[in-house]
Amino acid sequence: MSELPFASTLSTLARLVPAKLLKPRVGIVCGSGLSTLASSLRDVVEVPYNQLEGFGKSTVVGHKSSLAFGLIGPGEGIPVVVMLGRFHPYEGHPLSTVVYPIRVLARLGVKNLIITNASGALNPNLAVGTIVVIQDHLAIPNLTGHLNPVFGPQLSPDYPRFLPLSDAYSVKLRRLAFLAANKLGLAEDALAEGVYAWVSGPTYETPAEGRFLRSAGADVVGMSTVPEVVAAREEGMEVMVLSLVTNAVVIPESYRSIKAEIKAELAGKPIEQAPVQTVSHDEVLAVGKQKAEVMKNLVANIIENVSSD
Ligand SMILES: O=P(O)(O)O[C@H]1O[C@H](CO)[C@@H](O)[C@H]1O
Ligand SMILES: Nc1nc2[nH]cnc2c(=O)[nH]1
Repeated sequence: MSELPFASTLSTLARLVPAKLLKPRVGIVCGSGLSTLASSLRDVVEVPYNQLEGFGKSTVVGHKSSLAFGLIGPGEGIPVVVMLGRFHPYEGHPLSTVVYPIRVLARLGVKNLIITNASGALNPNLAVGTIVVIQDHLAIPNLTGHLNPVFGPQLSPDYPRFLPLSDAYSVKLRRLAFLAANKLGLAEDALAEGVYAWVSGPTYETPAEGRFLRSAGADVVGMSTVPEVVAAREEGMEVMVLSLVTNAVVIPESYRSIKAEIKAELAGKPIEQAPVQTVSHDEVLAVGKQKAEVMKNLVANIIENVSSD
């Protein structure tokens, strides 16, 4: 794995990004429809992924394909780097590519990483628009069809072979999220806590899969994030995840029975059926757009407080 092209990527960045921006304190990964998180940055320099060796191309609508460097907050400002677009395994990227930008951020000196994503709610108490501060994840290899970004030869003998993940989600950063919500005067239920289930996608869940994931203890489900968290932990970063609930995963109490319907129809007493609810990526992006401002303010506030530690 030592063939990863860090030297080339880092020298391109050193050539294109002014020195004052090149040592970012915080990294941010933008989820589907959440690229506007970068709009609070000033003195922005954007480097398209296609200029960076080792980076793939983000092909999903709602994801750009560049790294934005800039300053945030009052005074001189805090240097931050924003991934405008991530890579998902379902796009055909190997896991090593999915997490390569995270490893580059680590080599730029990023110690605190804020990952965002769009997710479907499995927990019926989580309304669309809620931001869930992730406290744990569920990524069972057979569910994802993928293994683990730290599977295979180790990138460095300094990294642990058996990476513990019981403390994957930084308590320090999660506390800052709730303090930021309080400072911004967000409603009590605007920010919740929960467990993220990682699935490969790109199909959304069947009702049986939704029920299974809920019964396994997950609150929200999505197709990203977990590989990034694992790689970031291997790189020694503190990580937090803000997951925006963009839709509810429909878990009916019982299945519609065609057998019963035909029987009732033949007996002249047809049963009314509610239409099946489905989710679309357009819906996911629309909620991202609606909540962009709140997410942006939350992230900016967290960054200002991270940087003072
Ligand atoms: O996790 P992000 O990249 O926010 O995107 C989420 O939204 C897409 C599905 O609508 C999937 O890619 C899912 O993972
Ligand atoms: N797997 C999955 N990913 C999502 N991303 C946004 N909504 C969803 C969802 O319902 N399921």
